[in-house]
Amino acid sequence: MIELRQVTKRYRRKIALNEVNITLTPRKIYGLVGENGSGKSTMLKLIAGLIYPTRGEVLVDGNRVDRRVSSVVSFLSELDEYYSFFNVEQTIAFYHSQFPDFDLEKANEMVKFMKLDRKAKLKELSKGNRGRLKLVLSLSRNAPIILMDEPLSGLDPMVRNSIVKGLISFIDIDKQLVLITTHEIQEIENILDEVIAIKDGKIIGRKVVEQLREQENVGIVDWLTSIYE
Ligand SMILES: Nc1ncnc2c1ncn2[C@@H]1O[C@H](COP(=O)(O)OP(=O)(O)OP(=O)(O)O)[C@@H](O)[C@H]1O
Repeated sequence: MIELRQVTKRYRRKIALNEVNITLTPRKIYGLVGENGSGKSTMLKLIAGLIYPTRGEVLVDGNRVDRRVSSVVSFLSELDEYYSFFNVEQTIAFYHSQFPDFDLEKANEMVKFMKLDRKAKLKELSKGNRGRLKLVLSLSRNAPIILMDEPLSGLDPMVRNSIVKGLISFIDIDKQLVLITTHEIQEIENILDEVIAIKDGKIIGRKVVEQLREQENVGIVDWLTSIYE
């Protein structure tokens, strides 16, 4: 479980998150949406223990987050943080050596699904293929919490749909909590349990996707449009 209690994050003068309170429970896929600069990445980095709150606290399974949280949180970052001289196979082997929960069999299966060349060096991969590799690396960990910052960025619109469908089969939804930030909300709408909207560092709405559809008969985009007006 993830809890943010009265969390404020300030970068010098800029308040990126402003007194955020939120609880996320396991066995769900959450989508976090908001305009550029609304605080999405900041929220993920706080949960991943890469940065710390200015005020308030971030708890994972009841414990205040610090660097050790990386043993339970798999984080797909927006940035390319890999060794460019490694090839795909070597990068996977490196991750396998770093994380005890890394499932090599799953990684190999995903490499095939993503049609990645195992021998291609990272510096030679296209942006889209680096995006695919990031998905392989983050989802191959059997970590209870998976954080994905813009996982579809760089991927060709033509293949996004089939990749999203594939993703769901690589998530262990009986065990994992997945939090995804995206600007392509329509493309992941079908796999989300809940959507959370953030604006200017504040959570401005949260909805169960099925409820939106069944009770209000609207899609996520309609709901977002109504609350952002
Ligand atoms: N290291 C930093 N130093 C100073 N300001 C920062 C830093 N990181 C983020 N910010 C600022 O904090 C605010 C929130 O940034 P954040 O990256 O969390 O937004 P975001 O919703 O993920 O944006 P995007 O959709 O563009 O990725 C922005 O105004 C951003 O400029």
